[in-house]
Amino acid sequence: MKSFEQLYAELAEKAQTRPEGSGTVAQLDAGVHAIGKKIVEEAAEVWMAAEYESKAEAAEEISQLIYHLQVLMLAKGISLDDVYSHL
Ligand SMILES: N=c1c2ncn([C@@H]3O[C@H](COP(=O)(O)OP(=O)(O)OP(=O)(O)O)[C@@H](O)[C@H]3O)c2ncn1[C@@H]1O[C@H](COP(=O)(O)O)[C@@H](O)[C@H]1O
Repeated sequence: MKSFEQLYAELAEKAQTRPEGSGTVAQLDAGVHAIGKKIVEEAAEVWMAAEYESKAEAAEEISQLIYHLQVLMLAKGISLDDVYSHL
């Protein structure tokens, strides 16, 4: 289990070190357009899970949406504080 901040730190390190086989590196290389499409897809899955699936399934979809949002943040050079300043 990891927090939002821990996941961001892990993904930031992957972006910098670019380890072989990293899905995050592949997503970053695919670019903002591809990452954005993934966010829309995951957001729809969150919505459907919340309406028709279990709480656990909805939570899993939410975790995937958070992951893809963080990948987009890294792709755009957006820090945690950049986002937190708006909360
Ligand atoms: N938390 C996640 C995470 N959540 C979602 N995903 C990705 O999002 C996809 C989920 O999308 P779907 O449910 O649509 O499943 P899918 O249709 O099979 O996905 P694709 O065909 O699009 O790959 C998964 O296949 C993963 O590629 C994640 N990929 C990685 N992480 C974490 O990120 C960290 C770094 O991962 P790597 O960069 O792969 O080392 C690790 O701690 C991972 O646990």
